[in-house]
Amino acid sequence: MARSKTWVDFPSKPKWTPPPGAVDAHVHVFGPEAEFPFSPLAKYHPEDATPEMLFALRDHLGFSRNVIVQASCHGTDNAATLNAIAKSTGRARGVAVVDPDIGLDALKRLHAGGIRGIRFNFLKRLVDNAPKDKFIEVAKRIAPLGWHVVVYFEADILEELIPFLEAIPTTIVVDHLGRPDIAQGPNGADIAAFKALLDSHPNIWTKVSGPERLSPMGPPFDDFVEVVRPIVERYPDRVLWGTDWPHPNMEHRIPDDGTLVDVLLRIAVTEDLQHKLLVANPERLYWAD
Ligand SMILES: O=C(O)c1cc(C(=O)O)oc(=O)c1
Repeated sequence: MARSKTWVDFPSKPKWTPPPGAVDAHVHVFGPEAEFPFSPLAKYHPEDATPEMLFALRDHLGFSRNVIVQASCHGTDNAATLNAIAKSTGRARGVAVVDPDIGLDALKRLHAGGIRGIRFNFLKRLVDNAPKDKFIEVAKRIAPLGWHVVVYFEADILEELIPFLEAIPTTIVVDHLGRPDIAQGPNGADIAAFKALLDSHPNIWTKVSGPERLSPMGPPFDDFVEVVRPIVERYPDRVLWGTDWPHPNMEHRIPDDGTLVDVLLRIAVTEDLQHKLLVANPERLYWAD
């Protein structure tokens, strides 16, 4: 498989400066492959996106901290993610992908390495299977650690996932808004179903990320802003935000990360909302201890 490069080398400087302590709460690292090989089951083969590159981007964009989410191309071996957290001098925490049979000792080692949650991925183009029963078992095992669950799914399976989500005893964070069809607009069926989920489940949060993936219009993402600003205002204490650098699989519409930061100002329009989204909310999940 040819190696793919899915990020721009010199993103623009955002026009806006995030508040002190701001967390880019959804990023990944890839490799470096020579040290941390990709999973044999990986569905894509990226170029190296190293911790040093991530930290340079963090500083360039004006963020203080990162949450590094284990990318599917590294399978359940979290060594590359842990390496990046270790190199961050306390400025990164992480979300792991684990073999659901993982034991308590291994979970405690991940905790010591800065992991505070586990991710369940339901995208068929990224993973071969997603065993719900096993996921529920391991979700119950991480609950006493104070961790949460991150779930990545697309809008077409939201309805069928509800019993599964209800069996998870922790906070749940839905990646990229559960990938609604943004073209339906702010009152479309997909986003209405998603709001109904959040309204009836106070433990469910979402990342208001991914304009580059979800917006048919493209930059400056007016369609995304119209749908997502009401979400930030309705659930101000249950939203996180991230660039999603290095943008796995975005080979055609690779975003400028500076432009993504400027979208923030338009979805979180007061200082209070910005502080919750970028500082207070991620602190509660990732820097509580
Ligand atoms: O939509 C994607 O392709 C994607 C992939 C991954 C991953 O491979 O982990 O993570 C994301 O947040 C998004």
